[in-house]
Amino acid sequence: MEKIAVLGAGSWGTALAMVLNDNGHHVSLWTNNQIHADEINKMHKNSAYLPDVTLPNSIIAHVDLKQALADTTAIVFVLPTKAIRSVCQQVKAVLDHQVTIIHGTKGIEPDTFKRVSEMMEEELDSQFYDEIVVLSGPSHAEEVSIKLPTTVSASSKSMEAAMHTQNLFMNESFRVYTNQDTLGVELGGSLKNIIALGAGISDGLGYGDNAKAALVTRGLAEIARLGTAMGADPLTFVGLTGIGDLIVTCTSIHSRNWKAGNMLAQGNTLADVLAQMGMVVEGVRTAEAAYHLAKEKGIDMPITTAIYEILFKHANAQEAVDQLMTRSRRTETDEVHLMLEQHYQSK
Ligand SMILES: NC(=O)C1=CN([C@@H]2O[C@H](COP(=O)(O)OP(=O)(O)OC[C@H]3O[C@@H](n4cnc5c(N)ncnc54)[C@H](O)[C@@H]3O)[C@@H](O)[C@H]2O)C=CC1
Ligand SMILES: O=C(CO)COP(=O)(O)O
Repeated sequence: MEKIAVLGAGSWGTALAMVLNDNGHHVSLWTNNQIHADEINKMHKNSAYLPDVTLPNSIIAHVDLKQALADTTAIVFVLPTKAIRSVCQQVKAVLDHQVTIIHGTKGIEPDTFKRVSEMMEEELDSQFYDEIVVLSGPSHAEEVSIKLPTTVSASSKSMEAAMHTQNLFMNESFRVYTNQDTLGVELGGSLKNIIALGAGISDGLGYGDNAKAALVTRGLAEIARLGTAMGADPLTFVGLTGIGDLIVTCTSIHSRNWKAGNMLAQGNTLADVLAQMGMVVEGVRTAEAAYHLAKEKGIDMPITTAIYEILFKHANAQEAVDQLMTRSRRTETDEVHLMLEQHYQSK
């Protein structure tokens, strides 16, 4: 059995810590808040982020990062995207041995358009790890923490690191595939949050299931369009970390992004929604990143553009839907053929 540090004691970090603990590993769960650590260690509860579960006594919360990282074989970063750089800098200051580096964060940095693994590579000391592993897929913490069946992918350029991650996490209710397209996996996991905000808005406006199915399908088309243009494998977007995660985030009652969209459609301001959520809504910052990234690359992303304008330009949601519905006529699959051709010609 191994010693693993999970950095970030929010809902997802806590659920992943529980999976590792179930598999017999020694888990240290790092938080930067002493009251939060005390609640986990003394009450075995995480009331702010995962209120309905009781944590096993064997999961130990730490506020001292050096202590949390001592003797570990793997470190799992499960923080909001905006905290990744600062926590990596703190890790760099104290990490002194080889580990597998894994992250479960889903976002893109607005100013730089960097994916989470790229930010981590910039901030961490490369002598202490091989290639970063991305753990992603349709996996709400609320379900994983009560052992409902869940499937994810462990994606890394290093098959060895991906398989180490698969071995650490895999059990009868948490199935882990390996994958080597980290670019496609990270883009799919991040960009689906924007579409989920749209699904929440659509439901909040009283549009039906037809509209939501259209959002999921055309949302996937634009995610794949951008992703393929950036060099990802188009097939990744029809896998767990693409369509799989898109479906769950657009339809689950647990989704923070869906909930935020729903509250926006009911007339709440973005600032009010974010204040009320109390948990990270990654789609907001990622919408800003994707909007500017798509512009820079000349990629058409009409749904992402509409969400960006609703979030940041006070666009009216109903008018945004009207605009999407009255765009110029298109064929549905020509661009898919083109995308596949370009991808396989470049191989
Ligand atoms: N909640 C879920 O079901 C899933 C979430 N994710 C992704 O995991 C990431 C984390 O999400 P959640 O756990 O839901 O977020 P959360 O909002 O529940 O928790 C975030 C945690 O990070 C901590 N944190 C924030 N800034 C920090 C800093 N600078 N230093 C130390 N700790 C800091 C917060 O105190 C909190 O404990 C996000 O990128 C999300 O998209 C991925 C899959 C499932
Ligand atoms: O990524 C997730 C599920 O796979 C979590 O999505 P939310 O942040 O919208 O809850």
